[in-house]
Amino acid sequence: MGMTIAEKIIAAAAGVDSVKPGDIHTVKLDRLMSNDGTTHLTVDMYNNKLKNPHIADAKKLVFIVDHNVPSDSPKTAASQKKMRDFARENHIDFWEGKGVCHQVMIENYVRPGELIFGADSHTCSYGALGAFGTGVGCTDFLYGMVTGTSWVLVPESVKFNLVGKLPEGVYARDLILTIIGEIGANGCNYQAMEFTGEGAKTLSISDRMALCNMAVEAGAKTGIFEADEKAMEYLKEHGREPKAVFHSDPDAVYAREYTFDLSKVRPVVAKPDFVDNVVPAEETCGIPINEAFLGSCNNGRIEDLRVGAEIIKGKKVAEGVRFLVVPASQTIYRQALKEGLLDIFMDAGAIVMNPNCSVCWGSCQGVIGENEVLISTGTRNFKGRAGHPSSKVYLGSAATVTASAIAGKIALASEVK
Ligand SMILES: CC(C)[C@H](C(=O)O)[C@@H](O)C(=O)O
Ligand code: SF4
Repeated sequence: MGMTIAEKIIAAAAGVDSVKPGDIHTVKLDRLMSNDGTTHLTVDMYNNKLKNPHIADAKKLVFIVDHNVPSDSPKTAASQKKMRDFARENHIDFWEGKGVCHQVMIENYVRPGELIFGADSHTCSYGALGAFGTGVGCTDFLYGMVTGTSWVLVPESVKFNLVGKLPEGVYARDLILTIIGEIGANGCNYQAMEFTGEGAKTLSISDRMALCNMAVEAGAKTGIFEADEKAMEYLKEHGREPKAVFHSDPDAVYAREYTFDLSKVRPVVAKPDFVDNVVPAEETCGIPINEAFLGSCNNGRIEDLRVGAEIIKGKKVAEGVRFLVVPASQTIYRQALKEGLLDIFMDAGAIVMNPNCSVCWGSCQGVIGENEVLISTGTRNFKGRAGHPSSKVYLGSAATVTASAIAGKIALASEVK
C-alpha cells in the first residue's frame, strides 16, 4: 500500500519499511524544541521526578525564550532563569529575544524529512519545509529529552488539493482561515493535513508556514507540504541540506480529500471567540477597534510587513488606536529595517516592538482591557486570549489588520486607499 509524506517520515523515524494509520510506533526524534511557555515545568520534572536524570543528545534540543521577552514580572524572570541556567549547564542551544520559536526553528533548524517534537501546539508549522512537526506536552517532551525517542500513533492523512492562484489582495492567511471555517475546529482531529496540487506550488515558504502553522486550529496533528524546488531554495539560502525528501505515493490512502480553488478565496475574518467562526471580511467592517496587531508565528514575516507597510505608507494610525507591529524574528526585523518598513510604520504612529509572541499570547505586551477589541494576525481568538475575559479578538490578514488600524474600525485594504 502506498504511503503519504507524513507516513513516510514516521516510517523512517521508526526504522520500518511501512506504517499505516492507527499503528503505534516508537520513533527516533530528529529535534526537540521548547519555549518559555512550559520549559520551567519540564526542568522541574527533570530535577525532581527522575531517578537518573540525563539527556540523550543535547545537540537535538533547542530552548527558545519568546513568549514573554523581555520578561514582564519576577515570576517569569524566575522561570526564564531556570530555563537559561539549565540550557547552559546541559549545553543546549538557547535563543532569547531572537524571535518567535517557530520562526527561529524554520530559519535555523528544520529540514525536510525530519520528525520534530515541540512543546508548543504550533510546531505543526514545520511542514512548510516538508518536515513532520507536532506539539507535545512537557511530560512527553521530557521523555523525548531523556530517551531521544517517543511514540507516535500514525495519523490518517487528509488531502487538500489546491488549484488556481490567490488573487491580488488575498493572502495565505485568508486561505487557511477559509479552510478552517469550512471544515471546522475539529475538522481534521489527529490527522495530517497535506497541502498539495498546482496551487500549492504557487505559495511561498512564508505562505506555506501560515497554512501549516494553523493546522492545529483544525485539530490536526500536523500540516505538511512536499519539499519542492522552493523549499530546496530556502534551505540552500539558509545553508542546510534536507534529511530526506518524501513524496506521497499515487496510491497513498487519504481519509478525505478537499479541493480549494485559490482564485475564489476572498478576505475573511474569524470572529470571537473561535477560530472557525469565519465570515467574509465585509461582514465585520465597521466594528470599532482599540488595538491592531501585526505579528506572530502565523503572520509576522517580512512578506506580511511589506503588505502592511504598503497600505499604511503616508497614512496615520487612527487616533486612540494602538497599532503593534512585531516582526516574528530578528532576521525579519533587520530586513524590515533595511527596507525602510519600520520607518513607514513608525511615521504612521505604529508601535514597533521587539520580536516575540506579543499579544498573540496575550500575557506580555499589548494586553487589552475590559470590553476592548483587537484585530490580530495571531493564531487564536479564544475568550480572554489577548487580555480581559470581556475583550474580543478578531483574526484577519496583515492587509485587513493594517487597514483596520488606519480606519479605527475593521476595514478592508480597499477602503483606506
Ligand atoms: C505557550 C504555548 C504552550 C502555547 C501553545 O502550545 O501553543 C502558545 O504558544 C499558544 O499559541 O497558545
Ligand atoms: S506567536 Fe502566538 S501562536 Fe505563535 S508561539 Fe507565540 S503565542 Fe503561540
